[in-house]
Formats: sequence, structure tokens, C-alpha cells
Amino acid sequence: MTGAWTAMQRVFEERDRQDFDEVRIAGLAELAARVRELSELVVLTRADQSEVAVVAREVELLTRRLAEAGRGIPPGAQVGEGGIVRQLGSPVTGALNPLAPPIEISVSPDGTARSEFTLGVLYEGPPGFVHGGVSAMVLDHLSGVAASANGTPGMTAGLDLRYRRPTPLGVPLSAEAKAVRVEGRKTFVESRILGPDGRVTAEATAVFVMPTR
Ligand SMILES: CCCCC/C=C\C/C=C\C/C=C\C/C=C\CCCC(=O)SCCNC(=O)CCNC(=O)[C@H](O)C(C)(C)COP(=O)(O)OP(=O)(O)OC[C@H]1O[C@@H](n2cnc3c(N)ncnc32)[C@H](O)[C@@H]1OP(=O)(O)O
Repeated sequence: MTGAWTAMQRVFEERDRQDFDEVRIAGLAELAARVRELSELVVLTRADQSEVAVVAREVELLTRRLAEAGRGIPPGAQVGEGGIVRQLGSPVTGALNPLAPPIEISVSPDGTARSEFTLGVLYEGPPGFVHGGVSAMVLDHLSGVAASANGTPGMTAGLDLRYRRPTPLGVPLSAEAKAVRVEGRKTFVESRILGPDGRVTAEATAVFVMPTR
């Protein structure tokens, strides 16, 4: 008994009542995209100290302006086309989350979840390469989508990763995941990230367990 299932149900129900129409989503996604660009420039800018201070003050004022409109609850999850869960606030796929790259995932008829994406400097680990935790996050999420697409969703109980070679930053990457076995409440998913040359940079086996109530 983990209570995780009950807790998630409560969150799903509360968020179902939210009023997020597509026009509002598009507007917030635009804002998130601009914040993402800003974040990348915070890391890369060559502006001098006084200019940095002025920009920091302007950003503070913008944050205050949004706060004045009040705080809601994070955006919900909806089941979209082909049974894909759309989580607008996800740190991996969420169009409304400035911390998300965000990556887009599609699921083919055979249940393989796929994505093509580029990770910039915000996700750097070793100089010029993707942080291993970020690769793990992408594979965890993609595997979760594959488990769901298989009709056997669950919480990640285990994620066994092998980093085969460094994953390069700033170039097109692809990733795929597929459920390979189901045993009771457990779903085993295999996944991998490929570099632009088609060679595997990271691969994983994940176990998803549907929580008991
Ligand atoms: C409505 C609820 C359904 C859940 C759906 C969740 C998400 C679906 C929504 C959207 C999906 C779309 C996209 C995917 C999105 C995100 C993907 C990322 C997901 C995450 O980011 S998620 C956060 C990190 N995650 C956690 O926060 C889990 C914390 N943890 C727990 O909540 C419990 O720990 C739990 C529930 C996992 C298990 O707890 P439990 O008490 O129910 O089960 P128990 O421990 O008894 O294990 C049962 C059987 O699994 C075997 N087993 C366990 N671990 C294993 C391992 N590593 N390898 C091999 N086998 C393993 C045992 O050996 C036993 O096997 P056997 O039955 O054969 O004896």
C-alpha cells in the first residue's frame, strides 16, 4: 500500500476541473517559450554587470506582475490522441513548463514511443555534452509513455541505465522506447537515445509498477 495511486487520483480529479482551453494553452506556451530563451541567455550572455542588474530588476517586475493575478494549481494531464497522456506542466514534454526542452513524443501502431529533439546548454553536463541525469529523465519519461501506450501504465520502480558514449548538445537526437514484457503489475520497457550518426549514446531498461490502492 503506497498511497501513490490515491494521491494521483485526487490530483487528476482536481485538475480535471480546470479551465484550460486551447487559446489559453497557446498563450501560456508562448510565454514558456520566451522564458526558455531568456534562461538560455542567462547562461550565455556577455552583458556587463550593470546591464545584468537592470535585466534582473525587469524580470523581477515581470514576475511580480504575474503573481498579482494570483496563483492557481499546476496544469493537469489529459489523455490525447492515440492514448498519449498530455502533461502540460511536465519537465520533459510540458509546453507550459519553461524547464522542459520540451520534447514531443509520438507512438506508432506497434507501441513504440519516439521523439526527436535537441538539447541546448541548459542541459549540459560534461562540457559539450548532455547531463546524464537529463538523459535519464528523457528515457524515464519516454518509457513511461510506452508503458501507458501498452495499456499498462505505472510508476517508475527502477531505471537501469547504460551510458554508451557521450550524448552531444545542440544537435538533433532521437529516442525510442517500447514495452517488452508485462508480469502482473510490472511492465518492463527498453529505451535508447541515438546521436545524429544513429549510434546509441544511452540505453535503459525500466520497470513500471502500477501502485496498489
Ligand atoms: C493512476 C495511477 C497509475 C500510475 C500512472 C503513473 C503515470 C501515468 C501518467 C502518465 C503517463 C505518461 C507519461 C509518463 C510520465 C512519466 C514517466 C515518469 C514516471 C515517474 O517519474 S514516477 C516517479 C518516480 N517513481 C516513484 O516515485 C515510485 C515510488 N515508489 C512507489 O510508489 C512504490 O515503490 C511502487 C508503486 C513503485 C511499488 O510499490 P508497491 O508496494 O506497489 O509494490 P512492490 O514494492 O511490492 O513491488 C511490486 C512488484 O514489483 C517488483 N519490483 C519493484 N521494484 C522493482 C525493480 N526496480 N525492478 C524489478 N522489480 C521491481 C517487486 O519485486 C514486486 O514483484 P512481485 O510482485 O513479483 O513480487
